Amino acid sequence: MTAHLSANGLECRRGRTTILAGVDLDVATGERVAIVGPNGAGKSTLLRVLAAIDAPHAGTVLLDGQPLSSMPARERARAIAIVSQQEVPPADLLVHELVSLGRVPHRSAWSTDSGDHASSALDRLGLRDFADRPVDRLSGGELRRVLVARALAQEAPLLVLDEPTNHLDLRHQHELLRTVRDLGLTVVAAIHDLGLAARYFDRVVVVHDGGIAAAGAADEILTPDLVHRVFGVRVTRVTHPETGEPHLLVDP
Ligand SMILES: Nc1ncnc2c1ncn2[C@@H]1O[C@H](COP(=O)(O)OP(=O)(O)OP(=O)(O)O)[C@@H](O)[C@H]1O
Repeated sequence: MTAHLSANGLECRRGRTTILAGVDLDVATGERVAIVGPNGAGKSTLLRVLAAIDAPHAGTVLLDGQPLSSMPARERARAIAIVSQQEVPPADLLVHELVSLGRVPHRSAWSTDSGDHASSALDRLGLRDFADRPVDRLSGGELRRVLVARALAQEAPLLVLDEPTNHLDLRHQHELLRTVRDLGLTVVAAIHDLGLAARYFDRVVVVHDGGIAAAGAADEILTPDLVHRVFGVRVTRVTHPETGEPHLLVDP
């Protein structure tokens, strides 16, 4: 399954305010792109447009050459899975029921779902023991993983993740991003942690000042100058003694 995402000339507004303008973004099939930027820069706004939750005020988003705006809702739901930041699922749902909802776009009136996809998504996220728990009795990090499991159960070739590691402890942050990396899907994710963005994504896109300030391989674009300009923080680049990977240390 392919999922080549191509956005051209996007303008995104919230209320009367233009948040982003002139945004072009091309994500190849199987490529993972991290969207980084300061609070309020427009990362979620951009992701909502890329996932067809909101329409852009100008510009187009194409998935495999087809405009999202003209794609039937069911087809879109098979093609794009999103984990958004604010979702609060109905309290009386059990974890396995919520994850099974990822299968809805694949069901026809006469089909029954074996539950295999939901079950394996739960396993992938290490949630087997939570399957029968009501979703309102999960910690913030557990709920985040459940929502990612639902997105995996959806089996969409394009995964859009808004701060998937929010609330997750250190181990689960790495486990989740490793799991996502190993799926081989096209992924666009907003991430605050620049180290995670650098490690698990092919490319980093920096959103700032109403547009894209930089885009490219993390070790090429996440320079101390750019980090200072965009985040207002002075950093030094150091090299990991074993892997040779560059890391950013915040200056005193
Ligand atoms: N529903 C809304 N109505 C009006 N303005 C909004 C709305 N939602 C967000 N905004 C504004 O749009 C701008 C971009 O918000 P957005 O949530 O896209 O930023 P973000 O980069 O994802 O931020 P964060 O890192 O804090 O999650 C912010 O200035 C925010 O205050």
